Amino acid sequence: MADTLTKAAPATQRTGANPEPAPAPTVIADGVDIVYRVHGTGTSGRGAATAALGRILRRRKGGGDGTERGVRTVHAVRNISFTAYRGEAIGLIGTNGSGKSTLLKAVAGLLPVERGHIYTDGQPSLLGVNAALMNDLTGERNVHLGGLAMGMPREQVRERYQEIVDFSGINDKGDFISLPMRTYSSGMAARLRFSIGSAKDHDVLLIDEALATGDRSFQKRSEARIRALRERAGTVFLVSHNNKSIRDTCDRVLWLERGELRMDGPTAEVMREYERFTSA
Ligand SMILES: Nc1ncnc2c1ncn2[C@@H]1O[C@H](COP(=O)(O)OP(=O)(O)OP(=O)(O)O)[C@@H](O)[C@H]1O
Repeated sequence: MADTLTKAAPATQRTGANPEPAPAPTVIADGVDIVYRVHGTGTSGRGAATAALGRILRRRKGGGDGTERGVRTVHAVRNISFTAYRGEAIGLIGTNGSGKSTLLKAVAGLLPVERGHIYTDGQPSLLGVNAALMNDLTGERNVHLGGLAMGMPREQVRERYQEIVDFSGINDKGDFISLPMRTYSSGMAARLRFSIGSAKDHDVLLIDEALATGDRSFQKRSEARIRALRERAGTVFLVSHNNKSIRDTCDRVLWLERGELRMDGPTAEVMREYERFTSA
């Protein structure tokens, strides 16, 4: 496994001629490749336990030529480089399986890179529809635990509790916040996750499809919040298949296709090309 390098990037750059501080880079991806290894393939229909035992025995026998039978690789991201700056909202687009979520997870430090490096200034936080909250705990407990897990002081979580609940709209149709999260619809759960995740100012906020869930009015609220988060501090990355959300929220777009960066530029330009590509 290769390592994901997380280093502080220079906070500002200045040129002699221009007294204005240059925009501060927050994320630098430098020639990044990401490869998944899928174990247990080619097991000829054997059960999972038998296949796992076989893998252990093969490993004990030694690596041989270094490749393991029954392991397949998926090269999900190929040689991607970009620099993101403070104050930018960057959309990540591409057809299914093009590597958007994979790249986002690597920026968050949750996946190792095979080649290249990712440098981040500040702590990236991944706010995905699958962000881990505890299904057996009430919404209320999850607000507190989620806030603490993001590093908010206990007092701040208490102060912002009501606002988090109100923003999520969970209690709009009754007292649902005191019920376990497993009783929520997928849309309700996603709204609460977004509401918790966005209650804190993030250096680098990574949002994976959170806006695809929730109804139109919640989507509008979320978009406004993303704009506010972006103004207050860091950089926002948004993965979405909703072209309108991308247009309304982002000023720059990275378009990935088959793991490669096909285009990186102003939203209008990239979206025009992408829509031409997807409608062809
Ligand atoms: N855990 C995994 N193990 C193996 N391969 C994976 C895994 N997760 C994703 N992949 C593969 O990596 C490639 C990129 O997937 P990824 O989820 O990053 O794409 P995406 O652009 O986010 O797709 P979508 O728009 O459908 O959500 C795909 O070929 C996918 O099959």
